[in-house]
Amino acid sequence: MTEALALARPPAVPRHAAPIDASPSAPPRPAISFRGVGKTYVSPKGEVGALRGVDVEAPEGRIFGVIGRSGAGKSTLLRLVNRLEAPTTGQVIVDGEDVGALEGEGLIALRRRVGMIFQHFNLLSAKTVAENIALPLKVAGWPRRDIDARVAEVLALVGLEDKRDAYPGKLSGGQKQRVGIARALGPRPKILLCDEATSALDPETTRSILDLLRDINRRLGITIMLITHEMSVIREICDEVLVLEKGEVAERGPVWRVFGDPRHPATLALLRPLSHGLPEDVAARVTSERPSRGEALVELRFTGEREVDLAAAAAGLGPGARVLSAELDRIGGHTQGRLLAASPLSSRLDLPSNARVLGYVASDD
Ligand SMILES: Nc1ncnc2c1ncn2[C@@H]1O[C@H](COP(=O)(O)OP(=O)(O)OP(=O)(O)O)[C@@H](O)[C@H]1O
Repeated sequence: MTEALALARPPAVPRHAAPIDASPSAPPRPAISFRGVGKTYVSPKGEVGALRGVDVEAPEGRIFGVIGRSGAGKSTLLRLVNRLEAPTTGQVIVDGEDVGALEGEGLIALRRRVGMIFQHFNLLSAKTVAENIALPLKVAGWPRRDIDARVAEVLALVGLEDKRDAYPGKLSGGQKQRVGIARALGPRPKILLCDEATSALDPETTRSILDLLRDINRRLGITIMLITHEMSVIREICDEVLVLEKGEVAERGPVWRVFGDPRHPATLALLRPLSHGLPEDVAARVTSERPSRGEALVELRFTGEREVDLAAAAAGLGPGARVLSAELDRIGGHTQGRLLAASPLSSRLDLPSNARVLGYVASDD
């Protein structure tokens, strides 16, 4: 079956995917393992410690997202996987092989198994779409007939059959990225690295490229590792997320858990733009000291429940509790979010285990 057909019709047995819904007791094997990885750049200005003791794994067949502030080390981590950079310390194991030790033929073989797409597409403007896609196959020594067949297959896969002979200059940003994806998929990689792949695209095109990436991941079983500064990209398609901060692992885990219950200040800072605050009049009266009259400001967090009954949750905060704001989202079938409420200090606070008192709201009279 061609991959184009595979996309149109899910195969009965995944081709080389770990089961997506594997039980927690049987996690998929890692496609990529970073073991005590450190990376120090030496520049004329001195040494820069870009990564420090990173121990993390990207599970096979999943979409693994990396976020972090500017300079956190995201690009460096990604570029270690296909050996565009070599680690200074530690090991990077890709598909069971220590890539730090590879040279010559071994390195070429690695880069065939690890495709990459870029923010600015990196297409050759003097070559047609088909020639751009064919290039890595030519370099790899594929026979002409096989190249033609494969180019047709991957063009169908990304929905660009009619752009075969177009030049990149005539394509939209989204179409260029589709060509970039087709070119990366040509040599049948097991891993796809995405370097800010949607950062140059408008929101609608971003969505269609993310849909395509998810399709490729789900139906072909290709492991995807992506770096982005867009939190919404992580939320949209990633299964697992790693938060990097100053070259170190701040936090990692399933997206629904890390976004639903962020623990590290770096994660909280990155998520802040996605969250809503208190109503202004209440915010103006919040205090950390318990006032003689007023309310307790209570936060209830939901981190992965299947169903949430907001009315019952608010009622559980005691008589007179009022809901100030509620944000709920469902990611991968898990509900995550929070409810902020104010409970009168006069009533006895008997809080459930997912609640905590953030502060107090002084009475306004
Ligand atoms: N080739 C290089 N030579 C010297 N320093 C470098 C080099 N590449 C990256 N760095 C430094 O390493 C650190 C991590 O950079 P990196 O590009 O991996 O971070 P990033 O999280 O991808 O940042 P951004 O989101 O801004 O792209 C930064 O301090 C950066 O200036």
